Amino acid sequence: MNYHVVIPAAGQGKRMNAGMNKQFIELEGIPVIIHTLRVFERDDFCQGIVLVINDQEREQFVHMLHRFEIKKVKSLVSGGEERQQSVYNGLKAVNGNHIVLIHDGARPFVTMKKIHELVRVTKETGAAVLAVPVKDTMKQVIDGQVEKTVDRSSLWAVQTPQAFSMPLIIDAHERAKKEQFIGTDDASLVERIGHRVVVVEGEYTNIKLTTQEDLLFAEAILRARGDR
Ligand SMILES: Nc1ccn([C@@H]2O[C@H](COP(=O)(O)OP(=O)(O)OP(=O)(O)O)[C@@H](O)[C@H]2O)c(=O)n1
Ligand SMILES: C[C@](O)(CO)[C@H](O)COP(=O)(O)O
Repeated sequence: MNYHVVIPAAGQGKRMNAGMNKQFIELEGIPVIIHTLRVFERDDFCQGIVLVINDQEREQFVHMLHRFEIKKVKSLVSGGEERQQSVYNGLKAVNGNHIVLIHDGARPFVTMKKIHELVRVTKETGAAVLAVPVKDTMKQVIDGQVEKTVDRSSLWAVQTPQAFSMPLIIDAHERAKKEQFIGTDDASLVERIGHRVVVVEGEYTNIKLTTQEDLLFAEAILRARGDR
């Protein structure tokens, strides 16, 4: 059940429009990224964390890791223009051939229970993601008009962590890079080279903090949990 985790936290948070990296926004006095890191810091199966950051924020991250006693971060790696590049930079810094998880720094509410479920499945299958069934009706919209209503019975909203065998995800990233393919998640790189990706049902509370409204949901989730 041992694994390593790569946490991309080098984005600009444009949609959050907070005037700073959204990883530093405080929820109940604790920065978003620390909420995220603490889950893995507390998991005995986590053998090490690779954190991918903006170079100009290195000092802030070093200070924060020290202040909140996050000891499992083995390397602070520079991010790239795209999330995919940031993840690849992080993967290259992972030591060991365990299973590797890739988890957005902007998703602070993942639970250890779901992480362990994901790792167990990935040990058997080589690739797995957390996802939840969509709840709204989905329509394809072009130029502001409905093109078609999509059958939602097979639609899932995919989250992170996404988990892979190390050789598989390295191969998938290297082939995507060579073929100049950019996906919005890492599983799409594995799918495109013909490997099955298994879905593990996740939790609706495992939200990605993307826009201001998500901060309202985040405060409510923390209040409901009362234990963070
Ligand atoms: N070049 C990038 C882009 C994103 N990320 C990280 O990938 C995760 C998911 O990306 P997203 O939520 O889109 O973050 P941002 O790219 O910062 O958001 P935006 O698109 O609004 O700028 C975040 O933890 C973000 O920090 C990254 O490490 N490197
Ligand atoms: C990886 C991801 O979180 C899965 O839902 C999502 O694709 C990231 O998208 P973003 O635009 O980089 O936040």
